[in-house]
Amino acid sequence: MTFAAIVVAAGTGSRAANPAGIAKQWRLLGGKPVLRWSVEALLAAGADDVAVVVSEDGHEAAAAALSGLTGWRSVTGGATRADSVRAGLASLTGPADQIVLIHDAARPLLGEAVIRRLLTALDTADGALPALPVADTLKKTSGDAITGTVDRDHLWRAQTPQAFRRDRLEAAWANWTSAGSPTDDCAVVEADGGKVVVVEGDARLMKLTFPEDFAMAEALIASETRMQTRVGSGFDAHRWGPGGSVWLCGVEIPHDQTLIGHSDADAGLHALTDAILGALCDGDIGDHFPPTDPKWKGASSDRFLEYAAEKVTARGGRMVHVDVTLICERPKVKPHRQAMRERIAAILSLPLDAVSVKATTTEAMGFTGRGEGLAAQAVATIELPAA
Ligand SMILES: Nc1ccn([C@@H]2O[C@H](COP(=O)(O)OP(=O)(O)OP(=O)(O)O)[C@@H](O)[C@H]2O)c(=O)n1
Ligand SMILES: C[C@](O)(CO)[C@H](O)COP(=O)(O)O
Repeated sequence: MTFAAIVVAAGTGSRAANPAGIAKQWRLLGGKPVLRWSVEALLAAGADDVAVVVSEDGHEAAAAALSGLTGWRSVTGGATRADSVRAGLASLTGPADQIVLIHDAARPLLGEAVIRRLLTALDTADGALPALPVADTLKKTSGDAITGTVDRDHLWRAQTPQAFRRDRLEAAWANWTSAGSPTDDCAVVEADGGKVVVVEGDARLMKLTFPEDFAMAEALIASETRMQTRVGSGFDAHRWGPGGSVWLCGVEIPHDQTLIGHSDADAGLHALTDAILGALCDGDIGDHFPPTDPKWKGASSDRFLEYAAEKVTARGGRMVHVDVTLICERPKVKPHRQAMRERIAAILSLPLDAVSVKATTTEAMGFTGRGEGLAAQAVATIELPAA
């Protein structure tokens, strides 16, 4: 059965405020923008028209979040959730009695079973919503004093999507006289005397409202995603030349020579970047940052490492552990080891005890022993969703 869908994503996400100031619908969850989760689910379940309602300046962000998907379009929303829903509703062009599912972008973990239950419920009802029973005892208060206990029988926690035939919902909106804005869509049909029913909801359909909700949703996804552990290795070497300091593992160390290279020649971070790319089976540092490209001349190697780590996140994975070995006679690495570990931990958002930096000499043998150059090797362990 086909249906249209309205996904409201025009909010500012003020309660979920995050340090980067990105509204919650654009943030990554399990490596994918929050909005994309439910749009993909609706399209996979048979939606033939998905109106994604965004703020005036949100159209580009929607296009980026939904790149590669077809069957959706963006619509400008309004000041309240209800205004945004109405903008989406007004944009629908299917038959008057088409089925429409209205969904919060902020509820990314939408499963097909809920959609099927809603579509079935519409055979005998004017509206349907997924809901979960209330599990906690409910108290009324005045200040911090309890003034009563609410009977929780027959109380439900309403989720989305909420399903209607379009003409029935439009008729209900035409009769809506209340001054306030309804907090959900079924309320409008209820107020119009329509028969609205609950179907079994889904705990995974939690709404991302507060900052801590993201960690819960990530944990839910992780618990359901079979992960595979991958290990990648990397190696790099640079020649010594005239200079007064050297960059190693993201730390500038005073030295009587420097390493020669197109970028800052930080062999430690280059080996580590290659180790991560190796774990991803995604080529090597030269493929992503060609030494022939003037853009990378003198570049800080922090940028290369950040890029590799972002690739892990973008594939729904996570960094687990890294181990770098620097091979040189001089400079002495030990006095700088802690600063190096801290710098790498900061770049990769890893705890310090998941970052190792070691050093060795080659006992005066070979090119490192003769002081011609410095070499570095690294191992990176990551987790990626299993195919
Ligand atoms: N003017 C608005 C307000 C909200 N929404 C959408 O309605 C859904 C549920 O609202 P809520 O969780 O309250 O989102 P925000 O309004 O963004 O959050 P907050 O209230 O914390 O600012 C979200 O997907 C949100 O983007 C919308 O489309 N238009
Ligand atoms: C529509 C809704 O998600 C149903 O629970 C909820 O009412 C939205 O409320 P909000 O205050 O806009 O987050």
